[in-house]
Amino acid sequence: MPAIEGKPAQPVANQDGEVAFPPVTREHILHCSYDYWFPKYRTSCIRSEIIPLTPDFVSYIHEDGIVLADDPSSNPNQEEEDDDDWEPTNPSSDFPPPPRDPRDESDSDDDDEPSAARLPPNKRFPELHQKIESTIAQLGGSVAPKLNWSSPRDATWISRHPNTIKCTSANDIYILLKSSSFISHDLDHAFDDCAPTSQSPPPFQPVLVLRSYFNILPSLEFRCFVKDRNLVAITQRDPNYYPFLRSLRPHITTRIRELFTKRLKFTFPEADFSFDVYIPEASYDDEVNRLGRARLIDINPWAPRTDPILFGWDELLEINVKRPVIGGPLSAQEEDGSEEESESDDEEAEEEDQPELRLVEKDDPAAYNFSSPAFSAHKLPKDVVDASQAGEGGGMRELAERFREFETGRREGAQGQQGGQGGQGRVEEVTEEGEQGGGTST
Ligand SMILES: Nc1ncnc2c1ncn2[C@@H]1O[C@H](COP(=O)(O)OP(=O)(O)OP(=O)(O)O)[C@@H](O)[C@H]1O
Ligand SMILES: [Mg+2]
Repeated sequence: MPAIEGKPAQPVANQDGEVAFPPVTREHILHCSYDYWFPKYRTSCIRSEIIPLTPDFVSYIHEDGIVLADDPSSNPNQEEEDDDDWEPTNPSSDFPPPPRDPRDESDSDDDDEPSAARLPPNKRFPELHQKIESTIAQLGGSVAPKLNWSSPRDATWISRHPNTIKCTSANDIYILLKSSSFISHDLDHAFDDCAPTSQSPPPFQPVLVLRSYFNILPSLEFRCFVKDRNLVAITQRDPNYYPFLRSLRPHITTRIRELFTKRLKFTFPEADFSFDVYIPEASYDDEVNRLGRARLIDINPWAPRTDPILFGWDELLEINVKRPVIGGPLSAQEEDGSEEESESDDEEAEEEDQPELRLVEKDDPAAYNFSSPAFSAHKLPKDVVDASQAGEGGGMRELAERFREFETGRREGAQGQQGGQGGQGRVEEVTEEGEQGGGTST
């Protein structure tokens, strides 16, 4: 049994005597990439497919302007669109490119040149485009996309499905990915601030992750922190106050501990990390099993880039783990992706400290302010404002219109959420273990 690699060095005090982060390695970041861990834990996850991305797709994401596919499957609302008001430079595009800055001479001679950048995705990378379309269909017709680490949560204002990352076509995905700073970060800055490695650095393969979309209840999403292979802290992920969570406290901790001890504790190659879960409701009538099994949504680095939400990183770094597990066994089967449970898991869980579960309390200053959204969604991006003021571009007007609709929907949605659990996110909408585990595609 190989020793578990990747244990970050212990935190050290900085010059001011404060606890500082241990160095974050490239390997640690790669272990938190969806394509690394999903095959190991897929039966505890939302049904997902992983699609390796090609260099031309990555270039497409990086480019200014949004050229969309012009095949019928990607334009479900094409017949509803009215583009009489403007003449797009590329008839395949739903949106015009941003206005050209006359001071920028670098691309001034490109106007008449045929360019791959102007081809719609279905002609520029047809196989990948088709793969995305067919995977959406295979996953039930709507998906939640992300790259290796991040979802485009900061770009939902532009979506056809406002205030969500729901996508029902490849074009929906392209718009979200191209509009998201979080996605750009995955592609360009994932390894910033990593400690230099002496060996040749492991390669990075950008991937598109498509997860079967369901109406998730934000109140039942939690972020968990693991230190020295011990579950030390759990925080509510959505920063709203939900009164009903108080009575669910023991059930939440139990469900998360089950997932951790049976699946992650000894098999994840890092001793310190964070993971996100969704715990669907089981039954309102069942007092013992109020919640269903916890589903693994994501694994995040033990690093400043992971939001500790209701905790502070200084608190987490200073937690003293009574029974640290340094290193640990990885069985051959587990490395192969099979997921056997250890018979001693339950006993070990008994002996461990209880993780602290932190919920948003009534009148908590940390609670979400309904009048100020989490990201920059309350502001129109400067490009959109500039372009809409510069002329009568119908595409930009549409963006602004979408934004206004989003704003209205967000306010109404937020007010609705204050009432409690609502009727969404029921267990049947989540992957059933072993039945729809999904897999990777290459
Ligand atoms: N399959 C799904 N269906 C519907 N919504 C989903 C699905 N998967 C994730 N979400 C929603 O998207 C949110 C973000 O997903 P995820 O945690 O994977 O993104 P992230 O970019 O890694 O977030 P963070 O930066 O907080 O780590 C989740 O909190 C959840 O609300
Ligand atoms: Mg994450």
